[in-house]
Amino acid sequence: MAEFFIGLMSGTSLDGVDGVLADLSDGGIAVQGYATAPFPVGLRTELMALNTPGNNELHRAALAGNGLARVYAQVAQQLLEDAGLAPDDIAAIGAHGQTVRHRPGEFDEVGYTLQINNPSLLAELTGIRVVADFRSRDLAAGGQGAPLVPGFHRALFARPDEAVAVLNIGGISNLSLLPAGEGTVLGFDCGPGNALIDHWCQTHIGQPFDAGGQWAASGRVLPELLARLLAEPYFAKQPPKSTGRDLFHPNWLASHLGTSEATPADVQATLTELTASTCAAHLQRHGADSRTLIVCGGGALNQHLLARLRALLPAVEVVSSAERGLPPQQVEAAAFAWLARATLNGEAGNLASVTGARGPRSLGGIYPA
Ligand SMILES: Nc1ncnc2c1ncn2[C@@H]1O[C@H](COP(=O)(O)OP(=O)(O)OP(=O)(O)O)[C@@H](O)[C@H]1O
Ligand SMILES: CC(=O)N[C@H]1[C@@H]2OC[C@@H](O2)[C@@H](O)[C@@H]1O[C@H](C)C(=O)O
Repeated sequence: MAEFFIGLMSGTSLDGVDGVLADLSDGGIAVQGYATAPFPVGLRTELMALNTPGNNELHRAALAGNGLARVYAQVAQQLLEDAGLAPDDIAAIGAHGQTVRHRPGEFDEVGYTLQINNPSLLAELTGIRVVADFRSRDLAAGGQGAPLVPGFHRALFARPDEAVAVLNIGGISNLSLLPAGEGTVLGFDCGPGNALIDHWCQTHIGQPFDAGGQWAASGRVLPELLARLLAEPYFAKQPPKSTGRDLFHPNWLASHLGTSEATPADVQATLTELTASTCAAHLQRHGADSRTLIVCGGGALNQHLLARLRALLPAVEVVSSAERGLPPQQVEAAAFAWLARATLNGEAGNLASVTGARGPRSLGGIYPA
């Protein structure tokens, strides 16, 4: 019998909400529907603003959580409608929330990670049980709270006979290293994915992202700027590690730009090269036995970025996740459906080998329908 879950992801690129409906019966992963909704402009602006300290944040974060839950509910309802299902048919929604701060292990050794959300409102609006706040328990257990998708990547993409790497390029990029057979899975954030690329596009050509990477392809990589950006200590840090907009924000970029004669297109080419080269370097450093790199997240639609990855990794076959059964925009949302099921079953969602937590933990809170 089918066991339907909905996964809802709104990631660090802040482009909106991706949702999938998946049948996860018997440990399988069969995605049956996909829906997406952009954020209303005001909500997007507020979520972006909440990434940095500001006035009256508690009040604003609470209202943004309500706004986010409403968009989540719309996406969930769209999935139900498309599939001809009723709320009672769904075991649970896994709702990631919107990360606005991510400071694991800082300040008091536990630190915090904050995903704005209102899971109670989402349960009320949909009539479906909600699982939310997936990251905090891993932090409480000494972990990074991220990345959480490697377990799902293993369930979906691992091969018994060859090591496989999976690269998610969202606002931030993260890599999962899946050894052949039963070996230990590694995973970590590599650094910026699309966050700075999107920022530069919006600022200079008024577009939310660089479609296909065409603008970047028209520029020249600036070696000195690239070297300054690559000097960021995060890139050389040993895992476990995770990052976010807390570090890779527009001011970080501005502080490295200097006053050269660079054209905006050259900076765009350099930012794209930064994403490609940091991802490639992390693969070479930690997963050199992988001959296949499966790319997912919206960055998989950036053809120029994929071409740069292929050039930097000549011995690796770089493929979109679409070629391995799941379109790039659906992978993370499917992961949160899968993580919700793990929580309901009392199973661990984290991999301690990835996050550095003291052990496997069942993640999140359950909000009844
Ligand atoms: N056609 C395209 N060409 C180039 N880039 C694209 C295209 N479509 C989407 N993108 C990029 O993908 C981003 C969205 O990716 P995705 O939805 O995977 O991110 P996310 O879920 O917010 O991130 P994260 O993985 O950090 O949580 C957009 O902001 C844009 O930069
Ligand atoms: C704190 C947070 O929201 N982290 C996200 C972000 O977006 C990509 C990367 O940084 C990854 O670490 C994580 O998301 C994915 C879904 C994860 O947890 O695996």
